[in-house]
Amino acid sequence: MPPSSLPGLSLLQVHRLVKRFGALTATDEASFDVRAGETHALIGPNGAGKTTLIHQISGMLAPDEGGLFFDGEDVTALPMPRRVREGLVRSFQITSIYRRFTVLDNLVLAVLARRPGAPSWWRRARADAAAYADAEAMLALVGMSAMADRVAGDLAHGEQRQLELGLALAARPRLLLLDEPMAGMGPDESARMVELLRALKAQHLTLLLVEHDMDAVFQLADRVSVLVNGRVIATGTPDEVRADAAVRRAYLGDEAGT
Ligand SMILES: Nc1ncnc2c1ncn2[C@@H]1O[C@H](COP(=O)(O)OP(=O)(O)OP(=O)(O)O)[C@@H](O)[C@H]1O
Repeated sequence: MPPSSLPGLSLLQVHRLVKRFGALTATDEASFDVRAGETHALIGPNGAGKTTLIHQISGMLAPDEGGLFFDGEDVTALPMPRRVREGLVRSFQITSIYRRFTVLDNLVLAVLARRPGAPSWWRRARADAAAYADAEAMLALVGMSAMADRVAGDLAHGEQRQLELGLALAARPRLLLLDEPMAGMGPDESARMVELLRALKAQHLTLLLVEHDMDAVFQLADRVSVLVNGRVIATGTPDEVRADAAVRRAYLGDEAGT
């Protein structure tokens, strides 16, 4: 059963998820919830189990124990494509981009992919004016309208991450999982991504974000969960988490400030 202390508030409830790799317990009864409309950050030291947890939420990995509830439905056993159809979408890293296609054509394909009976044939896709209109809207949302005709493989790293975000948005997520969206970015690219995520947040898209960049986390997150050794040791607002003695001891250390 999902935790009963959060009625009506949670879009996603992660309930005591356990994932073992041989003798190693990567997530150890990890529990937290993501509320509708919030930006929730999952932080923790290297090897804490963040990626393993995100994989279980997206459906890439099956938990050994525990449950996952999305909008009140038990989705623990649902395969990834079904979760995507329900609106539980993970933004994949650059590997999901067709590098030889233009930015716009990548988005058109993503828009078509979410439709039942979508044509897979490229020329049909080209002809689909509605798909193009949708794709152009996504492009504007991720600030890439001026790059529509660029070949995706020629984009800079940060621009590819922007495109990747657009591809995930084309699936019309109700909750978007982002695994290290700032990874490999310089300060300018990171700042741009923070602005983009802020714009999505302003549109009340629910975000669950794994990120090492603490500045970004504390700028963006409404609430933060801290994972240490596979367990969520604290969930709260950035201020609450910063002030939490166990968090300071286990993870943030000097970064928590005074
Ligand atoms: N497929 C796997 N097989 C065996 N062990 C794994 C596997 N995936 C992860 N692990 C181990 O599980 C633990 C948690 O790893 P995970 O990648 O989830 O942590 P993380 O918090 O995302 O780390 P980082 O911040 O470094 O990315 C680590 O000890 C890791 O070595």
